Amino acid sequence: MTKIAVFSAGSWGTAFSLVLADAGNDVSLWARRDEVVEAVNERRENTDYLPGIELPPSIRASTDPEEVAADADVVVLTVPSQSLRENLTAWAPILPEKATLVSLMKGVELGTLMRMSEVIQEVTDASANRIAVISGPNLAREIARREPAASVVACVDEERAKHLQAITHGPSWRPYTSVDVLGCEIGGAYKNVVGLAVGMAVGLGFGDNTTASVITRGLAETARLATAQGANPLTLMGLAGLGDLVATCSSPLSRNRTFGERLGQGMTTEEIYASTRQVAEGAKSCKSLLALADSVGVDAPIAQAVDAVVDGRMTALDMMNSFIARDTKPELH
Ligand SMILES: NC(=O)C1=CN([C@@H]2O[C@H](COP(=O)(O)OP(=O)(O)OC[C@H]3O[C@@H](n4cnc5c(N)ncnc54)[C@H](OP(=O)(O)O)[C@@H]3O)[C@@H](O)[C@H]2O)C=CC1
Ligand SMILES: O=C(CO)COP(=O)(O)O
Repeated sequence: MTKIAVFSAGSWGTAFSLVLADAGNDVSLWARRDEVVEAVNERRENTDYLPGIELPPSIRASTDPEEVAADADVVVLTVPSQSLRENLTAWAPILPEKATLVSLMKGVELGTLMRMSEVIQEVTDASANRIAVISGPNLAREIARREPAASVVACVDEERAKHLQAITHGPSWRPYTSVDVLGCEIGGAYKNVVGLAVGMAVGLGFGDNTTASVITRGLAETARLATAQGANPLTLMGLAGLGDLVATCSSPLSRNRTFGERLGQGMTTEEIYASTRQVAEGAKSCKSLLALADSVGVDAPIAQAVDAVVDGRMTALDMMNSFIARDTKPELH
């Protein structure tokens, strides 16, 4: 039995623990609050993040990172992306030396413009072939209900990706492998920004022509940024690109789309933050993605417009109109 440590017990950490348990692994789950540990261990339910979903005994929770990490073959990281560096700096000394480090996070660090795998590499000193990324159309609640879904396990070390694939493949979750870590991470981070834009369109009452236009232009924008940095264009056509973009932009379960919808209905960013504890990673990573695009000379009109609405510099309606009215290069359709 493979021992897997999951940091932390939010929506995706808990749902992915179920995937891991279903695939026959022994899972220890870190939560930062005692009440979450108590709910998981005693009531077998994460009432805060996945109410109504029964958790099997092979998932044990603790607030003690050392206890969670002890003897782990695989360490899965799923805290909000802007908090990864601070948390991982504290955890790095207690992580088993040979463990595979897996990022489930979809964001780019503010300031450094690093992808999550790059933050992991810098903080832990692990070599790139020990670090993997899992990304795809995986809305936590649907995964927890065991609705069939697929995803991508990416690692520059193909053998490690295949090993992870073998130990995570379960009855309702199918992982594919890739060596394109960069493409998967940019796909995962950028779809959150596009999800915000689509949410705004929905909040404004616009229909499917508008959302399809934003999704398609969003995919082009994502692919431009990823390939300019060396990603394989096919990655963006796959589960970690188009797949995740479609899931996020279509689903009321998406926190990014919901955040955008509220902006479209006229709420401010501050009002939305005050109304929920869950993260909308796109609102946090938009500036990093814009700076990344700028650094490689790539045009990012949707990210620019989303950033302006999130910051309150533009209304959602003006954003939609500016996106449509804007001159685009004819070859970029
Ligand atoms: N939910 C989903 O469907 C999917 C999410 N992801 C990605 O997974 C990552 C985590 O998202 P998700 O699980 O949904 O987020 P949630 O908001 O559901 O959970 C966040 C978790 O992180 C903890 N947390 C929050 N802030 C901090 C902090 N500063 N330091 C340490 N722990 C913290 C929370 O603890 P507490 O409860 O104590 O606040 C909670 O356990 C994101 O990058 C997201 O993009 C990827 C695929 C699917
Ligand atoms: O990444 C996700 C689905 O793959 C979850 O999207 P949200 O963070 O928008 O809820």
